Amino acid sequence: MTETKPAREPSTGLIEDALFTRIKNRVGKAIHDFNLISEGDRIAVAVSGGKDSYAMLHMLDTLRRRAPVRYELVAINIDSGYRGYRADIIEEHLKEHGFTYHMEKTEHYDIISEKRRPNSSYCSICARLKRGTLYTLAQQMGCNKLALGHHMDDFIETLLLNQFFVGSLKAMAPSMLADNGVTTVIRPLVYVPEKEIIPFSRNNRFPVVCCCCPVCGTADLQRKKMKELLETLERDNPLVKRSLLKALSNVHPRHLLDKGLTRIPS
Ligand SMILES: Nc1ncnc2c1ncn2[C@@H]1O[C@H](COP(=O)(O)OP(=O)(O)OP(=O)(O)O)[C@@H](O)[C@H]1O
Repeated sequence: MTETKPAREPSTGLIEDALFTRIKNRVGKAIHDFNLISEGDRIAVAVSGGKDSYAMLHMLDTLRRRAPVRYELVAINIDSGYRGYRADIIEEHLKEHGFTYHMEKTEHYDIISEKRRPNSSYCSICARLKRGTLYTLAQQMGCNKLALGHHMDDFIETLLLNQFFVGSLKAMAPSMLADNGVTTVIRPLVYVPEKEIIPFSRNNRFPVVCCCCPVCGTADLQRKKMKELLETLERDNPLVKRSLLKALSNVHPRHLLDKGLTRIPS
């Protein structure tokens, strides 16, 4: 018997199966719950060449084609200058799917090599430089919003990391005004778990490329620990991640110790 391949939707080029529908609904719900997109928005979509940002770009494009609200997308990519980074593969994919895009070659690697103090985190300086460039590019491309591909697991892991290692109760915002005061950063994958993005990316053959930084795959041991902890907890309680995400929208300031939030009885 010959195996039938799932059909790709001609307009989006995606396989529109049950997983596609589930992710589309989650992104749609996030857009609705947090008012992420408005009529006339021009959104810079930060595409790294990883599975998350490809998934985000394609989902925002799918919804754009069906939404009553008109908005535009501009994919933007930053090449930090790490040897072996295949920006050409990303560009080829963006071109093939007809996206408007901008590829930015930077000297971040040289800057990091020169400026980084011994023992300071490689990832944090790299991320800070990238974030600054993304804000600048979004503005230059005439975009009022910048979409980042953080997913549900990123939100939860960040919440735990901040509690365990920083001593603060915070995660990430699904929508917030950036420090430059003009760009609104949005995170449309907030409700999408990583375990759905992995097969979605694989099924659609997104051409995932390695970031090629010197610490790729070995850095962020604390985040890795959070992932392992969550996996262990999930074995006893499969809903643990849902509960942690829910907790972020169900805050009781009077039951916390922050004097700025609580009125202390005199
Ligand atoms: N080189 C880059 N060019 C453009 N956007 C980037 C780049 N690196 C990161 N981003 C944006 O920042 C988000 C978070 O970056 P991070 O390095 O944590 O990626 P990630 O969780 O591995 O996601 P992805 O699978 O999209 O790479 C990405 O999803 C993407 O939107």
